[in-house]
Amino acid sequence: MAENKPSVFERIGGEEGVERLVGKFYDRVIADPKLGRFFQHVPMEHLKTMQKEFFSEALGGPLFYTGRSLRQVHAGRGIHKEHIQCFIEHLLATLEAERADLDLDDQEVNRIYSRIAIEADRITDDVAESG
Ligand code: HEM
Repeated sequence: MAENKPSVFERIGGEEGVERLVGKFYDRVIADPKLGRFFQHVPMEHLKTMQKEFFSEALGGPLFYTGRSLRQVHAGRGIHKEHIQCFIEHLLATLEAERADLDLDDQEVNRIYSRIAIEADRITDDVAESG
């Protein structure tokens, strides 16, 4: 019998586990003086639900992202590369802090990180002309 390792989504604790991870991530983002202001008038429950779907998809499902186009959502907010970099550093810090508890290996951390980081060009106003 082949060993059946539970999926990353399952090991993280399913939907609730992803929710916890996203919550911890946004606690860091909002506490950062460079980023907090972007989220001041945002309905955070909705954002966290959307991010839960987005992260779940990054983990290979079974939840999938049903939100708006990332380019549309972020356009015109004055988000620049420095903000993206900072946001992604918080993502890495969250994954590093939680990885032991969540039993994530290097490859799994990289997979989540890459899936989020690959969207960077769609989010910054700096490269709006590049498609
Ligand atoms: C590569 C990194 C990022 C990814 C993958 C990402 C992803 C998302 C997703 C999935 C949503 C929810 C969309 C929806 O409601 O349909 C969202 C909303 C939002 N994001 Fe990002 N984001 C990123 C970086 C950033 C950065 C750097 C900022 C600001 C500094 C930012 C600010 C916001 C704000 C303010 C909203 C809420 C929009 C609203 O509901 O009014 N995001 N993002």
